Amino acid sequence: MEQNQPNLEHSPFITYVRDEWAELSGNIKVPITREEFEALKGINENISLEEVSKIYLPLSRLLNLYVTEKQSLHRETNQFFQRNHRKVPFVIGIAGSVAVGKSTTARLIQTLLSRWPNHPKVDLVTTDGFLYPNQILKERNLMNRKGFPESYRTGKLIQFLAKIKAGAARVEAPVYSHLYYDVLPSKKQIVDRPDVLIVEGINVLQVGKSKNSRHIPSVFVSDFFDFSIYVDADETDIQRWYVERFMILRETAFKNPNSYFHRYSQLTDEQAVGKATEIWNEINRKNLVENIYPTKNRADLILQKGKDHSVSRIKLRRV
Ligand SMILES: Nc1ncnc2c1ncn2[C@@H]1O[C@H](COP(=O)(O)OP(=O)(O)OP(=O)(O)O)[C@@H](O)[C@H]1O
Ligand SMILES: CC(C)(CO)[C@@H](O)C(=O)NCCC(=O)O
Repeated sequence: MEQNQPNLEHSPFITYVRDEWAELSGNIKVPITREEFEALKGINENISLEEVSKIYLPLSRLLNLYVTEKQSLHRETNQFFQRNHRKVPFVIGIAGSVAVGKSTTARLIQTLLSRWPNHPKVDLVTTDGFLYPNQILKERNLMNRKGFPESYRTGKLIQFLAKIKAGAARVEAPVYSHLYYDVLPSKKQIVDRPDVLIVEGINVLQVGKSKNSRHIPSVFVSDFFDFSIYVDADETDIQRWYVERFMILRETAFKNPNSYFHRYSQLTDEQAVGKATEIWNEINRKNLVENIYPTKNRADLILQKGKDHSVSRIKLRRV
């Protein structure tokens, strides 16, 4: 899927294959014990110790370099201007398709990054909370466009990030529930001056105008990022992961009578695969092709996953 990508003779990225990247973990000062790894398994039971040590530890070490560098720049700028501004959070954006593994990647990075003494407080926000509530999506006939640019309150997300980057305390983010398939009106997540904030969502690298707006925005979500990551995989693999996750949810979350998708828990295996494939093709695949994949080359780092979620290749923007 390489449409919409310019054919650059000189790539802005350096590519590392898995084993080259894994060697970068050589002098990491924060080793991980078996017990700590077992705790990480709470994030995703399919993750292996090998994957953590070969891919995510070097990645968190690299991110630690960027955060440390930014903190030092902040200190020196304060000295230069003879002021004493409080440091602002280092913001990392994580983009990619629905079901590619953004949440899992984000939570792994959150856990690993919080182990460094100079940035122990790492918060994570997903952009799902910035979707319009279902009531508004229904009024605008957008229920089949959930996840498309016009389904997000992008202005609200930008305001949220502007507050974070201004060093504000106790900034509120709206919260989305996958169980209710809607934004929770009475629930808020408080982000209180973390050292690092991870912002995960399919839309975080988008820059176009949404379909219902006549104006090209002057500020983009990614303007607030200090570093961004795109999680990539072959479309056929992502579709399979989407369907597999749907089948697991059918046996678990969908069984809950409060679940928006409770009716799907009654489907036969064959019907469930058909329904998941239909939602994938009609909504999430379309969104991937039209709005998400074209943002890939805007990231600072691209994680390319293979069939079993293991990362086969990493592309890092040259600095
Ligand atoms: N590194 C990994 N190793 C093994 N399985 C994984 C990994 N990352 C994700 N998965 C599996 O892939 C599926 C999708 O992962 P996840 O929920 O993290 O995706 P997502 O991109 O956050 O999705 P969404 O945008 O729909 O919230 C899940 O079933 C998850 O268990
Ligand atoms: C909330 C989003 C848009 C992104 O996480 C996604 O999970 C979603 O609900 N997509 C709409 C189609 C579907 O139900 O999969």
